[in-house]
Amino acid sequence: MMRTKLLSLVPRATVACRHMSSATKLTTVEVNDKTGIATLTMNRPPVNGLNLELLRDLQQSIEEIEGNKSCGLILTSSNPTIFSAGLDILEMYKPDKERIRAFWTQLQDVWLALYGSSVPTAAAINGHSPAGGCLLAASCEYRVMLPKFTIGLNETQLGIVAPQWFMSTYLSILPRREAERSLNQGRMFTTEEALRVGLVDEIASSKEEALAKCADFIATFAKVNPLARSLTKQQFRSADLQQLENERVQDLEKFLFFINQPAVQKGLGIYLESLKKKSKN
Ligand SMILES: CCCC/C=C\CC(=O)SCCNC(=O)CCNC(=O)[C@H](O)C(C)(C)COP(=O)(O)OP(=O)(O)OC[C@H]1O[C@@H](n2cnc3c(N)ncnc32)[C@H](O)[C@@H]1OP(=O)(O)O
Repeated sequence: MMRTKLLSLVPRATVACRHMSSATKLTTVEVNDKTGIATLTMNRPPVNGLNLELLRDLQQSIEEIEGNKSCGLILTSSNPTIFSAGLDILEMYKPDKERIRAFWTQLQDVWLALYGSSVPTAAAINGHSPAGGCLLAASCEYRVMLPKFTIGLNETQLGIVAPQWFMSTYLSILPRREAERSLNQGRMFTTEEALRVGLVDEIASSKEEALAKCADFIATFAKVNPLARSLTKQQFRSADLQQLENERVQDLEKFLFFINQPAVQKGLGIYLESLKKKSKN
């Protein structure tokens, strides 16, 4: 069942900034008490590859933000050139049987928490954002991206297929024709192209500017009744969320069947090798 999350109108404290979560995690949450906005930063070197642990920390941080009366969430990265390289391919290549189940289930949980978040969400995309990285950004309500980076759901380029909920997320932003074509092509958009098609909302020239633009977006809700806003967002997103909630087990089994196909494993191995070769040059 979809959860109805109530927002509180409790006034903010006066401290400028509070670190809400520990630096030993792969994410940090920093709440600006002046604005009430929480910045959730991914910090898993070298490329913010989404492995089981980063996904767990993301989920915990989103829950923390939901629970601490923040009035918005900005997702960003501590890496100056990479927002997130998407799913950690090492989780899917020659996978451990138990771990890969936990990994995919955790990815589902993160998406349900972020796409379904009751607070306004924005992504300050301060670096490349392929595949799973694009999914995270696209799950937010607003995106601001820095120039000279790329973003997109490139799964077909790796010989893998984005599940239905990745597609629904794309469709919540892009016109159907654009979503279908770019998913089929596995297209990576430059920042400027992403702005043109509407995959991102604004371009900023620095991370600070991107964060400020995200905060401005969240501030547009300052005078909107929080419960009405949150329930409206939920209604917009409920069909997509409900579909995954209803089909989680089948979605997991489908993923496991697909990822364990010898041809898919071979393709992932070749792709990993090409990434490693590239990083050595
Ligand atoms: C049915 C399944 C559905 C699955 C749905 C979603 C799928 C995904 O999300 S799959 C992941 C797709 N991601 C990509 O295709 C991105 C691949 N990476 C890159 O394009 C570049 O690394 C990137 C542009 C992000 C950054 O470039 P650089 O700054 O030049 O870094 P390097 O390329 O040198 O990489 C450093 C280091 O990281 C390793 N790496 C990069 N990406 C990944 C990844 N996604 N998973 C695991 N490892 C990754 C890369 O191999 C290098 O490793 P070393 O050689 O050991 O240093």
